[in-house]
Amino acid sequence: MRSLEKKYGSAVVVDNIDFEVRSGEVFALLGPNGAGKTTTVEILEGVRRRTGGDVRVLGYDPAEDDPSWRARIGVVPQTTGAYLDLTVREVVEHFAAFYPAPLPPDEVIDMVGLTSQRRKQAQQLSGGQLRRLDVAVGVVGDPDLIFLDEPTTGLDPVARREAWDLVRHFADRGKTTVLTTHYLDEVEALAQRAAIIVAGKIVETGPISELGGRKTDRSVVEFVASGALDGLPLPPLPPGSQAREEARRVSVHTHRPTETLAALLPWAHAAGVRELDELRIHRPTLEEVYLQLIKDREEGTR
Ligand SMILES: Nc1ncnc2c1ncn2[C@@H]1O[C@H](COP(=O)(O)OP(=O)(O)OP(=O)(O)O)[C@@H](O)[C@H]1O
Repeated sequence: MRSLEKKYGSAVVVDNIDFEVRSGEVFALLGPNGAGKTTTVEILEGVRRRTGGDVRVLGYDPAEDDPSWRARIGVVPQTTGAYLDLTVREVVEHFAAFYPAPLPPDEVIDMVGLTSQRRKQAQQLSGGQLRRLDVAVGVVGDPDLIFLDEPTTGLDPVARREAWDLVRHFADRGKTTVLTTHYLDEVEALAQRAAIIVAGKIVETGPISELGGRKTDRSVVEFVASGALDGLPLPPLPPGSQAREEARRVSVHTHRPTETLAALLPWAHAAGVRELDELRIHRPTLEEVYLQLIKDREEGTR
């Protein structure tokens, strides 16, 4: 998409967005509530009309709503549930019938873990089971491109992992996934790249491992200087490292965590200490960089 814009009246909710999703990748869309993620995704799905910019999805303009194009995309929206009096199997069969080459409904029901509920009416399912049914409906057409809008909200931890396996299953088959979620562990586990949207604007796009400067950020090597190490001056550390000590807890901020350890271990051994107490090597998590990016944005520093 190039310069994508969506206005409601005079309110600009998607403001000049550019990004590209590559074929075969899991691409995550992140951002606070009301940032414009669902609006963006619904424009890509052909559900909403843009007010500006240019978009191509699988080579088509979604605003043209070509039926053969529509058969190649699958959608799991944030809320569904228009089919509560049908059974699980009926719902999946019903949606399968819309597609030229659907997956076998029983296979899809099995994939989402609803086999033992397949004769139950949708209204008798738990919230998490209904969410699985939403996923079944989204994938039954065997789409090339799947949009998942918060697919694991309300799922228990086991069901979340199963949903992740399902996303991986589709990725392994060469399909492309656009995933909107508030769970950063989910992004880290599934996605290769992400865009972060705040107040309708892109704050950052890139590989998950590089967002917010994660690639170049310093790691922290931490341990407790106990026993013979208490009060012992630290050995020479790699250039650029900075060590701090507070109540015997030593933290070394460094770009070279492995070399730092290589310096610390013989130093500890020479003092007769074989194990560093509470040793931890910490790299900034996606959650930490995300929270920092949002905070910087709110403070206007980025
Ligand atoms: N039909 C509409 N008319 C007017 N404003 C709307 C309409 N739909 C959405 N908005 C506004 O557009 C903005 C973006 O909404 P959107 O649903 O895209 O956010 P989101 O990033 O998906 O949020 P969430 O994480 O809460 O799902 C919000 O401020 C919302 O109030």
